[in-house]
Amino acid sequence: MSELLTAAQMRAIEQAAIESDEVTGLELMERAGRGVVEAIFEEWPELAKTSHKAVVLCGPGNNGGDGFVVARLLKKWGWEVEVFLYGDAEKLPPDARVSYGRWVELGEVKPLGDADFDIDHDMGAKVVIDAIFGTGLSRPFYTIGVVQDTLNYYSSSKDMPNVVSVDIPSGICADSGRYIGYDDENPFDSCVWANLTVSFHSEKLGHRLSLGPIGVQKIVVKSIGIGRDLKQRWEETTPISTPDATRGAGQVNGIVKLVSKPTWIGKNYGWNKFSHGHALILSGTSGKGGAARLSARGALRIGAGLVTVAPTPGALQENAARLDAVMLSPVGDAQTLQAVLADERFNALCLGPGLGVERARDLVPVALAAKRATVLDADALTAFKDDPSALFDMLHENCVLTPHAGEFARLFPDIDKKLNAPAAKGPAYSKVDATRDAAAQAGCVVLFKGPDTVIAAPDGACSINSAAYERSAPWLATAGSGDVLAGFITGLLARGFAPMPAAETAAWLHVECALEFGPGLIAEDLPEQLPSVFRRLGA
Ligand SMILES: NC(=O)C1=CN([C@@H]2O[C@H](COP(=O)(O)OP(=O)(O)OC[C@H]3O[C@@H](n4cnc5c(N)ncnc54)[C@H](OP(=O)(O)O)[C@@H]3O)[C@@H](O)[C@H]2O)[C@@H](O)CC1
Ligand SMILES: [K+]
Repeated sequence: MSELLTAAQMRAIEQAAIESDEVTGLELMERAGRGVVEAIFEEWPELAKTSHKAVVLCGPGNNGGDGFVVARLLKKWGWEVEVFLYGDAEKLPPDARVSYGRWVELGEVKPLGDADFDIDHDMGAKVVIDAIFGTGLSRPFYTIGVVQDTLNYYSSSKDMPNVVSVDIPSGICADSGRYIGYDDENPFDSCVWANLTVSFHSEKLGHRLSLGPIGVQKIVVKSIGIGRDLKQRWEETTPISTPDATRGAGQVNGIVKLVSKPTWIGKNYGWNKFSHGHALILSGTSGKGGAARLSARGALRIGAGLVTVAPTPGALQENAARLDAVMLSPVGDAQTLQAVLADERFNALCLGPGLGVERARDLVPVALAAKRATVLDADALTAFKDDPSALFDMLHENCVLTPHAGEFARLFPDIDKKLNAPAAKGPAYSKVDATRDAAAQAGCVVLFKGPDTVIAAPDGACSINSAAYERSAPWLATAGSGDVLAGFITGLLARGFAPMPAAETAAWLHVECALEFGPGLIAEDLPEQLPSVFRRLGA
C-alpha cells in the first residue's frame, strides 16, 4: 500500500532531507520543475517534438517557485513562454525567489490579474501551467476568479490549451480535497480543473478525498530524489508508534495508506469448509429479505466456509425459495438469537441489511454481547440514531461499522457538523479526520463509504479505498451495493481476517468487482465477479 501524505507530513519529510544535507530546497524545486516538464512530455509526446507556447501562472509561494523552473526548462527546450506572477516578487520565499531570478534572466514576468485574461482567447498556448497555490493554500482566494474560470474553460474544452497543475490544482486543500472557501461569499467557489496534475514524492490526501479527484483529473507522481524509506525517515525525525503488522495497513505516525491489491487473499484457505468460518447474517420480515440475501451471497463468494441467513420465522419460506448454498435458521426474537449464538462456530455476524429498525434494536445488543466479529450496517446503525452512545457502549474491538454519509450523520452528528462546515481555511477538516474521530468515539473500525471510502481504527490507523482515476466506477452507486460490501467484510471476518484488513480488502474487492462488470451493474452482479477477480489475483 502506498502512503498518502498531508501537507505537514510532506514538509517534514522535505525538511528532514534538507537538514540531513542530502539535498537543498532549491535542488528539490529544480527536481520538481523537471518532473513537471517530463510528465508533460510523457502525457503528450507530440509536444516534445517541436516548439510550442506555454503560459505559466506562478503564485506567491514555493509552488510558484516550481512554476519558474518549469518556465525556464521549457524556454531552454525552445518554447515561447509567457510568465505571470500572482503576488509580489520581493516577498517570494528564498528558493522561489532564486528560481524567479533565474527566469528573469530569460524573460519577463507580468502581474497576474483578471484583466490579463480573456476567456474567449487561448493565448496561442498548448499548455497552461497552474503553479498558483500548492500545499500551502491557507485561505480562500477571490481576486482571480476570471483566471480560474478561464483555466476551467480551457481544461474542459477541445482545442484549448491543456491545464497542468503543479502538485495540486490551486484552490484544493491538500489535506482534505475540499475547496477552500465560503459557499455564500465566493462566487468562484471551486478550484482549477486540470487535465493533468503532477505531484512530488507521494500523493497527498487531497488527491484522493472529496472533490480532489474532480480537479486533479489525472495524477502523476514524480520522484524528487528523497527516496529513502518513509518509515525510516519518520523514525529519525519523529517519535514513532510501532506499526502492527496484524492490523492490515497499520499506522506509521498517522500516515494514511491507499488500499491496493491484496497479496494474500487466497493464502489462508484452510482444509475444509469448517476452517473457513461460519457467517450468520440476520435478516428481516417477509418481503424484506433481499438485502440480507445479497450480503449472504457476498459472504459466501468471498470465501466464508458456511453462511446462514436468520430471518423471522414468517420469512422462512420466502428465503428457502431463494437460497441454496446458504443455510437458514429462523430467529424470531432476542432470546432465540442468544440460543443460536450458543453455537460457537458462528464466528462472524452481520446485522443491518433489511433487518428493520425495531428488530435491530432488539437483536444488536444480544449480537454484540456474544463478542463475535460483527459488521453493523444500515438499520443496525439507524436504530441507534436517538442514542448513539448506547450503541458505542456495547461495541467491542471486533466490530466494523459501515455507514454511508446519511448513517454517519445520524450516528456522529457532531463530527458530521464539523465535516460539513464550510472549509474556511486550510488545512480543512477532512473525511480522514472525521472517520478517525468516529472510530475513536465508537471504539471499533469505521468504514465511511463513498468513492473515497475511508477506513479507520480507534488507534488512528487509517486507509483510503479510492474509486477514482483508473478505478473510477460510478455505476457502483446502485441499490444493494452496500449490502454486498457488508457481506464481503463479514465473509472475510469469518475467514479469520482482523477487522481492519477485512474492511480494507472487502472495499478494494468491491470496487474491483464493479470494474470487472462495468456499466449496467446491479448489486446481484457484484459477488458473481469475485471468481474472475480472484483468478486474476492468482488467489
Ligand atoms: N518545500 C520544499 O522544499 C518544496 C516544495 N515544493 C513546492 O512548494 C509547494 C508548497 O510551497 P509553500 O509552502 O510555499 O505553499 P504554496 O502553496 O506555494 O503557497 C503558499 C503561499 O501562498 C500564500 N497564500 C495561501 N493561500 C492564499 C490565498 N488564498 N490568497 C493569497 N495568498 C495565499 C501563503 O501566504 P500565507 O498563508 O503564508 O500568508 C504563502 O505565501 C508545494 O506545493 C510544491 O509545489 C517543491 O518545490 C518541492 C520542494
Ligand atoms: K497548483
